[in-house]
Amino acid sequence: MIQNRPMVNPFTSHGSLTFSHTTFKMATRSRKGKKCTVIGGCGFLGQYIVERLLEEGYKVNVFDMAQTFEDDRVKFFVGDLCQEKDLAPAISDVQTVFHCASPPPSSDDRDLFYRVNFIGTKDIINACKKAGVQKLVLTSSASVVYEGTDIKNGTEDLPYAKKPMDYYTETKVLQEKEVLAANSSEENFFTVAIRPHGIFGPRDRQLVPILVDTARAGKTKFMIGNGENLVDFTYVVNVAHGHLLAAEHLYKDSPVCGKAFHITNDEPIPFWTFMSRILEGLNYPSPKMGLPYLLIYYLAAFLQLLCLLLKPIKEFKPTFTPMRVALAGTYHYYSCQRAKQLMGYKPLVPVDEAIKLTVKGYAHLQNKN
Ligand SMILES: NC(=O)C1=CN([C@@H]2O[C@H](COP(=O)(O)OP(=O)(O)OC[C@H]3O[C@@H](n4cnc5c(N)ncnc54)[C@H](OP(=O)(O)O)[C@@H]3O)[C@@H](O)[C@H]2O)C=CC1
Ligand SMILES: CC(C)CCC[C@@H](C)[C@H]1CC[C@H]2C3=C(CC[C@]12C)[C@@]1(C)CCC(=O)[C@@H](C)[C@@H]1CC3
Repeated sequence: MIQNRPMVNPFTSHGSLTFSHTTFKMATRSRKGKKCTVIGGCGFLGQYIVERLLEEGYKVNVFDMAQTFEDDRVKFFVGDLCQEKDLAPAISDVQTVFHCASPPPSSDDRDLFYRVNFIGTKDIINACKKAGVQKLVLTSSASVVYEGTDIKNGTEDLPYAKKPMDYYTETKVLQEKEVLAANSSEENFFTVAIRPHGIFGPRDRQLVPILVDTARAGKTKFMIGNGENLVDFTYVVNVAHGHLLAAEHLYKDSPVCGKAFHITNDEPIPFWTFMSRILEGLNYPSPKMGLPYLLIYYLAAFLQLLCLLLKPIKEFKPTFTPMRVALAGTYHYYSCQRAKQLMGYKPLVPVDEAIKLTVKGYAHLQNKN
């Protein structure tokens, strides 16, 4: 049954996607007839991964909580990844599993994150091994090393965050560790973790929708900090491309096995320049003046504490959480040199074009006033 989110056909809802796909030829081995499963394949990134896989000749199963699009070439399985009985049929007889399911980072449900991202990922690893799956590609996050302070051109060798800023990040760390540790030549089971940052593009369910909501509430009059901090925003097509390359490079004795890879647009951009381009593209005013970063950060931390205390009486969800304020006011961009070297990664769509495609994809959120 098809449920929930507006139903889209990824092949017609965003015609310009084909630009980069058809012009790019994957360099490596034959992939015809390969079978794979995308867990979370109905989500934002998941759908783009599915789209690329189909173009590259894979047979694709999608496993998700609900079916949100239709495609005759895809076999859909609906269920909860934490339930072995739900998952097992979706991964039987496949060579590769892509795991890009997660609760949304905006949730504050610690138990849900722990159950899905940590326990659920361990369940996926076990189920894959049991089913004879050979490759597991995890969508991790560059935020696994982020603690709210500047990161400039950070490499994958940075230590995991000792004090992750939210439950989402905390469980992404636990999840990534499990997946990388599960890589085993002896068991013929190869794993890799892709760490994207700030994924954007048409059909994204958080970045643009939250930004537009914030603008409509009149809360984007000021920027946080001086507006100079560079940040990675990564076009979703490039992220999907990185996932396929990783899968292609997972085989016995490959240097890709058991490693994490940043996948970015390799074009860091000031946070507020990026936000302003989206806002102006959608006809909303962009912020011109900056507020002191630390002041806003401590206000957000205080507000978060207040919300926690008031939770038994009434639930509030502040727009400016400490994590969002930190993301908006610090430098955090990452080197994707490792992905370039070991799997021939190169972003397919540059930031400038990606912003234009994204603005076009959100015509329905244009400010009409
Ligand atoms: N967006 C970003 O900027 C970044 C995202 N990532 C990672 O990329 C991945 C994809 O993110 P994105 O596409 O934005 O997220 P989405 O929320 O769009 O997609 C996630 C999908 O996973 C599904 N899902 C959640 N819980 C379960 C479950 N228990 N069983 C089965 N399916 C489940 C969701 O279903 P439902 O909607 O019904 O809950 C949804 O369809 C995530 O792992 C995220 O951590 C990493 C870096 C940056
Ligand atoms: C100041 C405005 C209210 C900001 C509105 C935009 C934000 C909602 C996004 C800006 C940076 C985004 C981001 C993520 C979510 C959406 C934003 C906060 C992530 C936390 C998503 C999950 C990840 O794994 C991280 C790497 C992302 C970092 C950037």
